Amino acid sequence: MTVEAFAPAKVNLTLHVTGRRDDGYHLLDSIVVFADVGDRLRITPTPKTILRISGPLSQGVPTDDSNLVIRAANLIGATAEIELEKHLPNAAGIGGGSSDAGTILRVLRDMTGTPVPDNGLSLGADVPVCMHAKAARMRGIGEDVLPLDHLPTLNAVLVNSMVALPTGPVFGNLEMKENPPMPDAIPANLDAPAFVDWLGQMRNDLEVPAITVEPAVTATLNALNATQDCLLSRMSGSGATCFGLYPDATTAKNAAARLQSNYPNWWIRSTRLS
Ligand SMILES: C[C@@](CO)(OP(=O)(O)O)[C@H](O)COP(=O)(O)OP(=O)(O)OC[C@H]1O[C@@H](n2ccc(N)nc2=O)[C@H](O)[C@@H]1O
Ligand SMILES: Nc1ncnc2c1ncn2[C@@H]1O[C@H](COP(=O)(O)OP(=O)(O)O)[C@@H](O)[C@H]1O
Repeated sequence: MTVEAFAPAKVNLTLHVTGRRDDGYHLLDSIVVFADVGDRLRITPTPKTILRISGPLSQGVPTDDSNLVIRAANLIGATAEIELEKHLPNAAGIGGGSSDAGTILRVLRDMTGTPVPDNGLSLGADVPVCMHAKAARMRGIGEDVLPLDHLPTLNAVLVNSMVALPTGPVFGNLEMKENPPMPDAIPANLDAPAFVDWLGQMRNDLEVPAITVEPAVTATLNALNATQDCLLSRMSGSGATCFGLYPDATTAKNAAARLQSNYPNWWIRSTRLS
């Protein structure tokens, strides 16, 4: 039996860093949503785990046991032949590897009935929310995932200038470790324009340190801000991917087309976030 699965891009609409644990990991308060662009996986149970990687963005993705897909199968103790088709840039703040791992954990859990230890946290702070793969408020270092069922769908453009930005150095450059969290209650049942207004009052605390490590983030945000009808632009996760929010699918598609013609070598996708 072969199962086909989709590993969506993860987008941090907000990312407040609220403290730092003794082990160096940072406490987060983040609204995480998922895109309709992502990697594709085909999983077939076999006696030995084999990984095959293809797709337009497979370059640079580890093919050995360090790949998060293999680590996810090992964590659950299952073996499978896994075909991974990479469509997401890696080390990009949109959880390409984490979403692959979260998807494998979900599929193998459902196939085998084996519970996932710590919801995959040992594979990465982003893996529990990526295993959930639906809108959520993420707190702790990533282990505390609270589903958010009443967010409006947002029309967005994702932009990555094709520079890989590893997560560790960005946290390392964050000067102020204790910043205010989001309000206790995330507004529910707002329409998209009102929710985008509210998001505008929130932050990504990693934007400044990411720009210190990789100035290309500023160019990406400037390019989004220059597009017609862009309501809000912000970086996702630790970067370098940024997103713009638009009033509807048409304005988002037009902005993506314009950006792609101005920046032919960048990774640019219009998408719906939910
Ligand atoms: C920042 C976020 C926000 O969603 O996204 P990305 O930019 O990676 O997509 C995540 O917390 C990243 O999750 P993930 O990429 O799984 O991180 P991990 O592999 O566990 O950690 C990589 C490094 O980031 C730092 N790190 C990560 C998470 C966290 N809560 N505090 C940290 O300080 C640590 O230096 C760690 O060594
Ligand atoms: N299946 C995978 N896809 C992409 N990257 C992977 C994968 N497995 C391991 N990695 C490694 O994980 C690192 C972080 O990848 P990713 O989750 O895409 O980025 P981010 O945490 O910035 O969102 C990359 O540098 C890459 O070497």
